[in-house]
Amino acid sequence: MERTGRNVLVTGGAGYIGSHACKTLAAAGYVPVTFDSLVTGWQEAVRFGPFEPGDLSDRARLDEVFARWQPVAVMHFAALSQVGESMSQPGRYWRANVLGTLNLIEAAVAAGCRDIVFSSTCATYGDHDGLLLDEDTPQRPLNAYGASKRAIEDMLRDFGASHGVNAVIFRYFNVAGADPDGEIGEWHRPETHLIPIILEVATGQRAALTIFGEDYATPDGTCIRDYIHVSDLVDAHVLGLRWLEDGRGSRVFCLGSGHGFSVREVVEEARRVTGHAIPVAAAPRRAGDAARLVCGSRRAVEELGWQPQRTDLASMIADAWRSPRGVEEFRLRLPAG
Ligand SMILES: NC(=O)c1ccc[n+]([C@@H]2O[C@H](COP(=O)([O-])OP(=O)(O)OC[C@H]3O[C@@H](n4cnc5c(N)ncnc54)[C@H](O)[C@@H]3O)[C@@H](O)[C@H]2O)c1
Ligand SMILES: O=c1ccn([C@@H]2O[C@H](COP(=O)(O)OP(=O)(O)O[C@H]3O[C@H](CO)[C@H](O)[C@H](O)[C@H]3O)[C@@H](O)[C@H]2O)c(=O)[nH]1
Repeated sequence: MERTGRNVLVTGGAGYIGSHACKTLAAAGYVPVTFDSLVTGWQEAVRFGPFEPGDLSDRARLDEVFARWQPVAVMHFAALSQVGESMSQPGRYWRANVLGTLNLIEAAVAAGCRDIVFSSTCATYGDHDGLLLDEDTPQRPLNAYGASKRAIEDMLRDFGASHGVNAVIFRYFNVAGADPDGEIGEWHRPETHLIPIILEVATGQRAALTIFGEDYATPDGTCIRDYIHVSDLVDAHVLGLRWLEDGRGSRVFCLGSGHGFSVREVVEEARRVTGHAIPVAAAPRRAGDAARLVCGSRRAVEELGWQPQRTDLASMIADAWRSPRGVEEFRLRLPAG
């Protein structure tokens, strides 16, 4: 058993949000133990605590890691999370996300670890005719990714009733930006997320941003999303962890800024922040996209005491612009040795 007491098992700690969470957890006095298969993450991003390579499909490996670190809680970020891909490969999403999480929950319960903070998503909602979304909005996902996350929420509730699992379920809106210190950032290969792609266009790595659909029922015809800074998001996770440590039980919280921006508005803001032209090209809708996803909840502010600091889109884009925007750049910025 190693460094017990405040160990937190962070699945997906080598990914974009998970690596930011590890940095914040370490600063808050926890030992973040990353469990990650590196399917979309990067070992270089595991800098704030130990790394345990492994896949959620491997129950024996999970048991080993729980026995070794005896975590007080799990922060569960590991998942496949691309909306478009989930429509063409639904089996991968159900297997990796739902079966993987079932293994994780059963391993946690067997090890006596019952507190779980879970990354859910506003992609569980689907379209609601422009209404703001909150924790009570019916979940009618339009894509296999959102459906897999909704199923996991149900699974957590069932294990709550049967085995005393306590879950703080965070439904994130669109996570953006990067560590304001510039230590870590967001990079995927291939990249599919809007803001990193726009920044690749700004630096000339891509010729143009392809806009997926300009015929939605929104003011400029492009999809509207609510962007939340990754640093604010991970701050809420530490509050969620403390909520569980205080024995306050299972609860769902939406995490968003309450402001919606269309794809075209994000491009405009990125032009201002970067000073680059950012050409765009029109393309048909991407399967599985909702027209508008905007948060209307203040529950995290009122109940967790969450105080988001970096709520304007410009600072999210600026932080992403300053951060290492690829693993090669990140490697160059690592301290020697
Ligand atoms: N980025 C967003 O805007 C957003 C919005 C809502 C919810 N989320 C959720 O937040 C979480 C983190 O997202 P992200 O953007 O950091 O993604 P990411 O792809 O950067 O990180 C996911 C990490 O999980 C690991 N992983 C995936 N499947 C695994 C498995 N079976 N076993 C072990 N490790 C595995 C990957 O290697 C990667 O390091 C996901 O659960 C995602 O669904 C993200
Ligand atoms: O090249 C691109 C990429 C994206 N978009 C559009 O930009 C918007 C945002 O797309 P992202 O792929 O950046 O984000 P998603 O909204 O599809 O999904 C993200 O946020 C969700 C919550 O809304 C999820 O949970 C998911 O994990 C996370 O990737 C969408 O309308 C999308 O169609 C484009 O027009 N062109």
